Amino acid sequence: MRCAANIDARMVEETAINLDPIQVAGRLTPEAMKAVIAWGDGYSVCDNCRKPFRLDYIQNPPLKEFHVELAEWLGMAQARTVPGARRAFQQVAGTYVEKGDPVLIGALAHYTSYLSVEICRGIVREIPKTADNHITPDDTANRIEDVIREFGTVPKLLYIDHVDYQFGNMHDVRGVTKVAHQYDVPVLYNGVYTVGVMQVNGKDLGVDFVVGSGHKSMAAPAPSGVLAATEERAEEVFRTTQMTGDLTGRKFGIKEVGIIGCSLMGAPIVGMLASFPKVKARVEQFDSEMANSKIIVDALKSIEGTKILSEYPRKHTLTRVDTSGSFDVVAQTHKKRGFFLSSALGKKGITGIIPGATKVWKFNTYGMTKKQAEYVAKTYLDIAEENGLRVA
Ligand SMILES: Cc1ncc(COP(=O)(O)O)c(C=O)c1O
Repeated sequence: MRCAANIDARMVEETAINLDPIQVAGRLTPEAMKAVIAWGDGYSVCDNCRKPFRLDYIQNPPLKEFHVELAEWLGMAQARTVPGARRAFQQVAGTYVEKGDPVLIGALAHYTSYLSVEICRGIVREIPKTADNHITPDDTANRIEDVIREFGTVPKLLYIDHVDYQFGNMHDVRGVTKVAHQYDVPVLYNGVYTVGVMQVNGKDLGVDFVVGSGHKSMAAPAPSGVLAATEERAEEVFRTTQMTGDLTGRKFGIKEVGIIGCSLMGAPIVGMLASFPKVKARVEQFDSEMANSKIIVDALKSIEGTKILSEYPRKHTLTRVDTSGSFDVVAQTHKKRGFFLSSALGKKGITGIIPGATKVWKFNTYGMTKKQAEYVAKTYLDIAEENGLRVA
């Protein structure tokens, strides 16, 4: 009964306009919803596994074809699906990092990047962010030199986020990669906020690995993600088992070691597969996403005391804003305190902003129509004016 009630509450949420920074690009397409229902039983995908007994060879549903298309779409030689971007980090780190090895990570990275190094007992060194919150090729070169001085070796791996989760800023991946490659350091491109949202071509960027998150940005169920690699790196990161049972002599075919055999089974893989045609189409429309984002960002910017903390003009739909000089001033004297903003938005059918957040918060406009963007922008302006804030 409780579960049924929760499902009803979820349906109500789904009819609202959602601004949640991490949810918007992971919402399922109707095709994915149908696929999840049809293929959701435990082993229903695996039921069709035939020789050589690996998930990415299954032909019904067409997973084999999907993996080939996925690699091509990302401009890489090979691709696999994984249960979340973090598992891709783990697979790559597990291939290259041993105890005590240094790894460079951009200082705006998500905690899962750090933990994927920790699990291998590697040591993280950070590339600092600039005053305007960017990771640059110059700082990368300096930190590689620092690592060489400290460890007597180059970093075993470098992680760079194309768009970081804190500011939604875009970083110079090509420049950072060029520097890393001068030192023969392999580069992992974190595309958690880009793969499935905007065009990504790993070959053009020059990176060794492309990682994406299905539940964050590919309209797929959790946990899901992708890991793609160049031909040279694919041989290393997707290596197959050489194990033999010492008593039984058992062997395990072409199962891949890094993901412990098969990767993404059941509902997550069929959901990702079913959304893929729409995801491929939607990345071509990123300009219109940015136009919608601008409508809302500019409205917020026009409220006196509000600062856009992300780079401006915006290059991504995830934006960080500081309203301590505007909405938070209202919150100080309002009877609902900080909750007045989420409550006022909620009454207008807008959800996804953390209740109580009136100082520094993030929002993501991805997937809205222009009409919805205009409505959200107007709602913010109305709330500002109703509460005595000046609008330019
Ligand atoms: C920048 C970034 N990288 C990686 C991750 C982890 O992604 P996943 O949940 O697919 O493992 C996240 C999740 O929030 C993220 O924001």
